[in-house]
Amino acid sequence: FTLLPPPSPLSLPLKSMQPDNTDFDFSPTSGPEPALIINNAAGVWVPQRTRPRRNRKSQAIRSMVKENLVTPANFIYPLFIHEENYCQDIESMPGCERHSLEHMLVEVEEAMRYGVKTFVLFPKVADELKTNYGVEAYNPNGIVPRAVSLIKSKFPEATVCTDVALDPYSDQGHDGVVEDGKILNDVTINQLCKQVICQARAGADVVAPSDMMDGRVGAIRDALDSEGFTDVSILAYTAKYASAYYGPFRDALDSHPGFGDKKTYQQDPSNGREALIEALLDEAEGADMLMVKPGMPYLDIIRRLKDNSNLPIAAYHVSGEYSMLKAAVEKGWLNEKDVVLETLTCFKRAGADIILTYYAKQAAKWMAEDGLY
Ligand SMILES: NCc1[nH]cc(CCC(=O)O)c1CC(=O)O
Ligand SMILES: [Mg+2]
Repeated sequence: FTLLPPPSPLSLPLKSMQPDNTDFDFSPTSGPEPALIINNAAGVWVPQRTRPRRNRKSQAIRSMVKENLVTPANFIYPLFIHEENYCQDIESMPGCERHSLEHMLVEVEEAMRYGVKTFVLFPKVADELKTNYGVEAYNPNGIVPRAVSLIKSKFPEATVCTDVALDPYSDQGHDGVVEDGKILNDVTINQLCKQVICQARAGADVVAPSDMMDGRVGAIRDALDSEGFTDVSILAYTAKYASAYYGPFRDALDSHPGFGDKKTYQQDPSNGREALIEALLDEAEGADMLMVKPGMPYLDIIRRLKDNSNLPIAAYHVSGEYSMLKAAVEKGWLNEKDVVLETLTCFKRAGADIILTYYAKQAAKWMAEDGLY
């Protein structure tokens, strides 16, 4: 290369960048590029062939080279429902509420307008309906079957997912049937299969077992198939951790464990490889999609599942993660829109195809306003 004429004197901050030091290599690691400093008419020039900043120099180029783009089609929007005819704030989840069935339809319609087409329902069940066997979970006139058929009849193009687990219906506050302080695996599966058939009959498109009993995916697949529901999908909570981030959700459903914790069925947050065992099993048992939960602190698990399965991977951005962001936003410490859109994009980058988030409607609205997709 040819150098331009001699330098005009510039006041340079570093001694190593003074004109008499033009061949001084100040890079402690001596990378592949020469760190020769040339101070000429064009100013200071550090010769180097590769400048990653060129691919960031304009919005058009940044958009062109973007590796991951989240769209509202990736979202699943969770909705809390209850039997009351009013909506009720959830104190630990500002901006979320328990919807009346009537208002649930308004919320669905609004979200669909912004491109969110998939919903998952979580019922707050009255105490007097809660039992150890969670029999209300398969009451065909229960709140979930009614909610499912309401949504499907008003919005046939919406995808409705149902949560499969006994905890909203359990007087023990556990995801399974309790005996002598233990959560019974196979007895619980029997109950879950009844719950799933009830949800499928109401019109559920996707059932999402969140209970973490061993073998429930295969049993649920068989139960669905034997009843003719071969088209109902299973979104398995494959790697669901025993997490403190579920606190606000349990407030929302009034479903805190009545005793102990959920560590005998949900995974230990210390463990990563165990998630791969769970993934292999769920895949072999007929799961259509695999979910990791929680999301933000478990991005490594999302990536490991993505690299080890060809099924779509979902991330659950759980209640505690939502509430943390909300709290910081309310204090004025974080910019809500920026931090939320960044967070959701990071799920995609980590390997999530699907993102279950309480921010789904709001994020889709921001994306639409900004023409982000
Ligand atoms: N089957 C229970 C269930 N399904 C979804 C969540 C948590 C979701 C959230 O925190 O947003 C939980 C809580 C739990 O396992 O105790
Ligand atoms: Mg499992």
